[in-house]
Amino acid sequence: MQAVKVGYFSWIVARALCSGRIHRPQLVQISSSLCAVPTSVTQTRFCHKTASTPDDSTAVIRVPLHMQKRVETLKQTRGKNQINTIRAGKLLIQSRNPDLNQSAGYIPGKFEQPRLCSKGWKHHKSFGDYFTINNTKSVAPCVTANHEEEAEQKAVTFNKLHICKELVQALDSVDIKHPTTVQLQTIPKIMKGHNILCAAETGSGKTLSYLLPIVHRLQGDKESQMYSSSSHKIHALVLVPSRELAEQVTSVCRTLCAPFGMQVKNVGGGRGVGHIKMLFKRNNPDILVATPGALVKALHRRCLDLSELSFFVVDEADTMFDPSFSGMLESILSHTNIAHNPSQTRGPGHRAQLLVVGATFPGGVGEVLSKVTDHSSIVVIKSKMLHFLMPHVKQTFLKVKGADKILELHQAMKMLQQEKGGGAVLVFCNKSATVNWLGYGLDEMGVRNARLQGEMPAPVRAGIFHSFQKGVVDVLICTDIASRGLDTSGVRLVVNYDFPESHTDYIHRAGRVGRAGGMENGEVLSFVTHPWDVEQVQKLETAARRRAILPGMESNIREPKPKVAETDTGVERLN
Ligand SMILES: Nc1ncnc2c1ncn2[C@@H]1O[C@H](COP(=O)(O)OP(=O)(O)OP(=O)(O)O)[C@@H](O)[C@H]1O
Repeated sequence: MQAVKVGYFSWIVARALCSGRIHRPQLVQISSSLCAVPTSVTQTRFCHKTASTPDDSTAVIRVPLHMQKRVETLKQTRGKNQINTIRAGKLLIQSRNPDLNQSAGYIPGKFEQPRLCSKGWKHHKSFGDYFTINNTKSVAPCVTANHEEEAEQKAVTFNKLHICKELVQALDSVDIKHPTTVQLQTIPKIMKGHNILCAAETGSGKTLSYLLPIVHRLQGDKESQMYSSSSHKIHALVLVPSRELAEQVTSVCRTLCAPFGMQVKNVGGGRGVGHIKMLFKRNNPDILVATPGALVKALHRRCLDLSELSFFVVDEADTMFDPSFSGMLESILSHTNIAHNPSQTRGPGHRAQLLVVGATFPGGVGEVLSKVTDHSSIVVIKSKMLHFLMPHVKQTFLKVKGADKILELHQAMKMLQQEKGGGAVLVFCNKSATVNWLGYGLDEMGVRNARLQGEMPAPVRAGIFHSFQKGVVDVLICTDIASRGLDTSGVRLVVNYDFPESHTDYIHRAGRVGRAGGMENGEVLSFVTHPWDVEQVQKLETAARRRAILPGMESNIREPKPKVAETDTGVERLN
């Protein structure tokens, strides 16, 4: 048993003794380990005589052994839970409270619960708190995997993928020399005539991974006069969810097709039927890039014939298989003839190869695919970083009041200018009205900006993204229509002015920085305001600390179900 002097406590007890509430003339001493023991009279049953006179200022409380043991156990358990996650070296998680930092070299154990910086963020007192997920790599993994070999002269070039020399030269002229990991895996499969489902992280070069083999094959067919008799028909169709993306893919495609004199056309929504009819009046292009709404209109009016199609690409597939588009997609698919195996993709009466591409995948992909082709005919190419937070992009989360967001945004832009010498900024809002409001707010602060949202009339909307890409304006405020597929290589800072509604949206928005061949040191800044935002942030923080796939996205790619386990290269064969 332990004992310690406590003057004030003993004074109270002495008074109680004098007043006759405690009948034993004893003074009290209490255990050091039980300072929090309530000072009730019942404690006196552990009292033991230590002083003989009532004037003495000390008293004793004897603490039973079982209580002392319990306190010791509690102390030990508390110590155990305070896991030291900070080691020497670089930090992965950097918080305002240094106790919650986590080293880049530390990964919590399977059953260990990470201590989150955002744990108390639902409380109003947490406004002003922040934490950062630091980048642990300087370049995108999809680039380094092949480029690391560069020093040893082992890096694969596009020549080795049997791409024709005109295309290799065209890539060389824009300083693209080595394929990214997804291109390395996808191009040979498409060349062999497989239907593919390509799932790879944002900015990994998926557009070239399907356009290169398509253009290569079509120019080969053209040279061998395979389709001279049917020159009025479309040979490749690329379906994308937005007009801006259609314009972007068309532009890349035109650059690749230029040496072969192949024609590329683009049909996007927002224009009348007259425009669509005019577009296809004279002749049909070799490659058509379209949005679903416009294409359905064209098909209903019999402006197009897809019977000679060699390739059917569905880009940003998760959006296209979304209920808002899936009806149109099914209607388009019904006009095509999809191959069931590579042998059907060649010769007279050939069928189209189906190429499904995306950076995030919904659960329903398999269901729609099964209506047009046999699951067993699809080769799934899945990158290792799919559905992970990007390790080469710094991501900061700031708990901030709604009213202060515009000031924080202004401050972030100023810091970008001062610390990094500027760069383009992409600001995401959840609603069109917020885009407009914020645009006016920044105008008043003297920040030049452009706005892009879905409720704009088509003529106003046209060209806005292009002028941002060209660097005419440095700040673009937009809704999620700019988060899918658009190439923003000049962007240095992405700001989630409104926190995205899903992890999928977060991945796509954040994916506008850190792209292959784009600016290094890209950053994402997210404003966290509402309790439901906090829940999302806590899941993101947990995934970052554990280096795990974002929750809820683990099983998405498992449809259609693979029949053969994943190989070392990350390629799954389904038959
Ligand atoms: N092999 C390569 N080496 C360097 N840069 C490349 C390479 N392939 C493509 N790029 C560049 O990478 C950028 C991103 O490419 P792309 O838009 O195709 O990515 P993505 O995977 O389709 O992204 P998202 O999922 O956002 O649509 C483009 O600027 C492109 O020019």
